[in-house]
Amino acid sequence: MAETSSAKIPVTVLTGYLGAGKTTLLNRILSEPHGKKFAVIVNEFGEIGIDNDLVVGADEEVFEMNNGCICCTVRGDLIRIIDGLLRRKGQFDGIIVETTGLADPAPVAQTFFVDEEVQAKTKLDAVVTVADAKWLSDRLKDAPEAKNQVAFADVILLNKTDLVSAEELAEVEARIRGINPYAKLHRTQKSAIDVSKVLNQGAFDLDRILEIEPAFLEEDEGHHHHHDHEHGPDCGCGHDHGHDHHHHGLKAVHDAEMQSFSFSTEKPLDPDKFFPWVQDLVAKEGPSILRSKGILAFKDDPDRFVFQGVHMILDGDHQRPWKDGEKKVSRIVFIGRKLDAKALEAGFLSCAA
Ligand SMILES: Nc1nc2c(ncn2[C@@H]2O[C@H](COP(=O)(O)OP(=O)(O)OP(=O)(O)O)[C@@H](O)[C@H]2O)c(=O)[nH]1
Repeated sequence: MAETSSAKIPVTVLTGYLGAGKTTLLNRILSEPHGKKFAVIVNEFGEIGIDNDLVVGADEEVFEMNNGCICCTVRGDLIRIIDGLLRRKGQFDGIIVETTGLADPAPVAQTFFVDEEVQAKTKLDAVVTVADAKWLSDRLKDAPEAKNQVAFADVILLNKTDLVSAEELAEVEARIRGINPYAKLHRTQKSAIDVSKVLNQGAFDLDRILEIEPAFLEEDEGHHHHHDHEHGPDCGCGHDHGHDHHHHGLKAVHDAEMQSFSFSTEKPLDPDKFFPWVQDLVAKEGPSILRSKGILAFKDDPDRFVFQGVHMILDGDHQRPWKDGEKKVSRIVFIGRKLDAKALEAGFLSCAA
């Protein structure tokens, strides 16, 4: 191998369950005056690109993979994007990959070991997992990905400490330590952390990963083995994609099926209809709606409104003015289990001004 490891471009994989605070962390990293340039790759569950629109920094190029999970087919996508980036070497100092909250980080991390070209030119610096202090304990019970995200982490941000009591925080930290005693753990709010604790960690430890997942380096298109759940027939991510990656409602093979529905409308929305509707919706359906988010165009509002929900906790803010010529489309996505797509769509569309 011609290249020394110092010439390799460091790759940071940001993972963490739905709504834990990954994008918040990514935006912090990108906003920091570090003078570095990053290539950002985001991967979404669901078909309307919202995540890439929530990433700050006009300077950064954001590459989007929205074919569901990073696994068998999408890993090809990741390799293709990275190959493209490598041809323009020198233009950036690092690569940051933000995975969907439903991704098992193993296939993502594998990419940096199994593909020769990628392996020669990049090094996986660290898997950084954002853990939601409020919801992680619940997800450890019903979502194998959440556990794998913790197990694979080199650095863990135990985030949203403002939403739990000191006892709850200690409890969830103990659960994390039970799964992964090795990672550096930082307690955070709004993913606030010194960037030096996240980037250039030189932390990814292949030996430790091989202990957790002995088949890690086997180049088998993602048929790696989990300890704790049955994996899907086609890939290791646990999601049953069927044959169409663009359809609504990707399914999970474990416990209950995970779905994603997104809707959009060009009609301006009435905030006085939208907020009561969405508040009532998550109050009633919060347990099954794991994640909601949207970019909304309100009537007579020059700014884009970003709306965010994690279960029944809602958040929202104006993002930036709609640009000249930018189509004012409102987009919203719901990720969860046992969702009533028709009712969601009808409800959303009824918020038109
Ligand atoms: N109360 C509280 N809310 C937070 C904190 N960190 C992030 N949030 C909010 O949680 C929501 C989700 O944050 P994101 O950064 O979008 O989470 P994510 O992990 O990127 O979400 P997905 O990509 O959809 O999986 C947003 O409304 C954030 O403002 C925190 O420390 N405390």
